Amino acid sequence: MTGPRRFADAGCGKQSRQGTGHASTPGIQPVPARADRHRPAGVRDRHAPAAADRRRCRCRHLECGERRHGCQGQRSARPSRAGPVTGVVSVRDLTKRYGDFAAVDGVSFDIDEGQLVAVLGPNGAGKTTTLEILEGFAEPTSGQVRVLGEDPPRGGRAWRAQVGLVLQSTSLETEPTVADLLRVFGRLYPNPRPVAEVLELIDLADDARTRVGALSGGQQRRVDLGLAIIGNPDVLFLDEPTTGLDPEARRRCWASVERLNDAGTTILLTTHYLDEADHLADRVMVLSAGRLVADTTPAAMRASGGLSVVRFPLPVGAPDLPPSLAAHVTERMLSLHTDRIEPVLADLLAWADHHRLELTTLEVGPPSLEEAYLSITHSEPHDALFASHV
Ligand SMILES: Nc1ncnc2c1ncn2[C@@H]1O[C@H](COP(=O)(O)OP(=O)(O)OP(=O)(O)O)[C@@H](O)[C@H]1O
Repeated sequence: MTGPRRFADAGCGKQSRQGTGHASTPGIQPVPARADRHRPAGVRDRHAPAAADRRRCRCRHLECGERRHGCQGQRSARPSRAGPVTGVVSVRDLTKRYGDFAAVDGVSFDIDEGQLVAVLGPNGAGKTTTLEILEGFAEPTSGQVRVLGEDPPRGGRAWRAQVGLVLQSTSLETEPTVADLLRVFGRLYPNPRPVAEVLELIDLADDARTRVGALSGGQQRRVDLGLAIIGNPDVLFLDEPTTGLDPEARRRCWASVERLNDAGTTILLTTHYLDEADHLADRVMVLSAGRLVADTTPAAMRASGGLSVVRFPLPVGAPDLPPSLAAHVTERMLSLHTDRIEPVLADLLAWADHHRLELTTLEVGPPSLEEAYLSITHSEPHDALFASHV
């Protein structure tokens, strides 16, 4: 890994875009119902009763003892917050300029407790800049930002302990074992999670005694996550947490993120992986050229514009399609988006009937999240994609 070395200062002040930061805890409110998700086969159903029950446990291990909700009983007292918190994150008309250039341009949104929000957007869209402002590492040019009710640059040590960060790039200490590194960082927080619990959450219990430097890149990324959550934060900001990881490592990282969200942690992550947003998030926000151009659920984003997608791999030796369809064939794959599915299917069925072919491999459905994303980022803001979340 490249970038500055991670240093053990939980209450540390500002750091660079490639520095580090982690955090700790308080009480949690009811978690909003999850939006529907599209989940690949074999992936854990997060709507399963056990997880839902666990999320309903409001005490987060104080003294309720409702073990059926997954509560382990008394564990840690939380520092009290100053005043009521209306949203974990509240952003109003945020603008960040570098000279004449607006890296973030009039962005507004709120994030409620327990949500898992993915921020998408092309390179240079303003994702990291927005995150840096939320983390208190950069000042807005104008607009208002509150995280857990605080103005981030002015958030004190207690506030910083409630906000966990995984930055885009960090460099870990390589000599200590995983457990020792977590233990050292845990001492910096008022209410740390037990190291064993963190090791379970990041799926590294079997490597507790392994030197950090001997871990794979994917495992080290999970150590990053472990350091971000050892302080038991309420809110977690993850900047491209799985970039560069192989599919298996990404899945393990996702599972850790899901476990944390199931335990009540509010999570905002940036990613370039559409499947990551689709798999993990209740809600997706799309930034493009500094502007928020969509704020919705993955399902609503896929369904945006009412488009349908038709995909049909042409069998070897298949006769020519009618011209209306042939124009949409690339490398023997008929693939087209349409808001009028009936005439397309009529043409295709007539063609298949005429040539006595079967359409067993025909797929018709909504566009993938990636297709919807590309259509959004190549066009003007979609008003229809703003009101539909939560
Ligand atoms: N310190 C800075 N000075 C000048 N311009 C900056 C600075 N930091 C960021 N920018 C510019 O602001 C824009 C947004 O950058 P940002 O890093 O937020 O984008 P991003 O969406 O996170 O991109 P990526 O996906 O590549 O990480 C970019 O054009 C970038 O060059």
